[in-house]
Amino acid sequence: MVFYDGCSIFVLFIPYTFSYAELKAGTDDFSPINKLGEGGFGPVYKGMLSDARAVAVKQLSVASHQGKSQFVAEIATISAVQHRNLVKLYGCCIEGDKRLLVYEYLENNSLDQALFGNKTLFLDWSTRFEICLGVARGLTYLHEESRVRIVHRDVKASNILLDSDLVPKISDFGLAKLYDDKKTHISTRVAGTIGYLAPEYAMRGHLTEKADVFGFGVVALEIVSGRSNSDSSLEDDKVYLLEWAWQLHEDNRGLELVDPSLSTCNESEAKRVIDVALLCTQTSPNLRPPMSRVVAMLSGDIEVTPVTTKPGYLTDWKFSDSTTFLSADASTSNTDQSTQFSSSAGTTQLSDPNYTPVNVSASMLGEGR
Ligand SMILES: Nc1ncnc2c1ncn2[C@@H]1O[C@H](COP(=O)(O)OP(=O)(O)OP(=O)(O)O)[C@@H](O)[C@H]1O
Repeated sequence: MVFYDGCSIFVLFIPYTFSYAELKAGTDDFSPINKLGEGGFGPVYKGMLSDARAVAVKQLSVASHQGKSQFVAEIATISAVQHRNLVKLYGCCIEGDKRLLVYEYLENNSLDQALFGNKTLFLDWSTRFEICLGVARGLTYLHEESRVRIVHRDVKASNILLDSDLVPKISDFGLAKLYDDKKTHISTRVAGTIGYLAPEYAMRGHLTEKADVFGFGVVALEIVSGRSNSDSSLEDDKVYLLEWAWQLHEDNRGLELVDPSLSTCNESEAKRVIDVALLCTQTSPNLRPPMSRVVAMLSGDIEVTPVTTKPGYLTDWKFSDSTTFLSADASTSNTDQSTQFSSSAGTTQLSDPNYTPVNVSASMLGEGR
């Protein structure tokens, strides 16, 4: 397929398109028994294709305003992006107003389930370290190595899936571009993932790949500590993971962050992960390293840059307040669906028309403390 965006001509490979009947048969008519879960984009079903491939079928729940060819063009972009640490997109289905995406099925569910779900899966230290590295490599590919640069926008533990060998695969990349970003949907997603949001994106909608670096830092700390980024059942000083991690770091007790359920742990690796995570979550995007440097620091190929300033944490955040604010804002947001890119010094700057500002004050970011 060839398409023209006003300045450049793109040649894209048309992705594999499945018939609705095939997916209906493969999921037993989208039987509730096969339902894997439901995310912001819609329900996801486990299915089996006629060639015996196990798949996850994602039904986009809000009809896209995009025309068929634009939808196919976007899918083609995502399908062209392939890496060991990204979930493989097998193809799509477009029939009438139905839009479905078909992914490889990953046996071991998501990282958040493994870390803070029912913990049927135990992740030892070396597995956790490899997961950190794998996620960092997947993001490096998306940001710096793939044909099209992609900012994921929603890096979090539930968007990292684990295959049968516990190799991490980043899911949902590129989806934000595809989706008909109704404001209600976006506000749900922003509210739902607040703990991973980079301050500049939360406050100003300023989106670069450094927002993903921030999200990675939060995930890395969750992997080391085995707890989620915010847990109100813990003692006051431990509720916010970033705040607690910084406190321990300042007191030279960084390794106390390590999950107590781990019987053994490689301390130098754990220290590296924590220090890199604190760098990744700096308030200023310029202080956050690019993902290729993160990989090099984690693997010990280069020294970890010393971190001297605290991360940008949202200490005073109240989830109920944020939901109220975001819902109220949703009705008044702009409806321009276009996304503008400009490129400078090799960095893709993306001003996100779907961004809903979050009512965050400087004190919430810990500034001036
Ligand atoms: N390729 C896949 N293989 C196996 N399970 C999957 C796959 N993709 C999604 N799932 C499961 O389906 C459920 C919903 O996933 P989905 O990615 O739609 O939402 P989410 O990541 O939980 O939330 P959000 O949309 O807010 O990011 C999750 O439990 C996830 O583990």
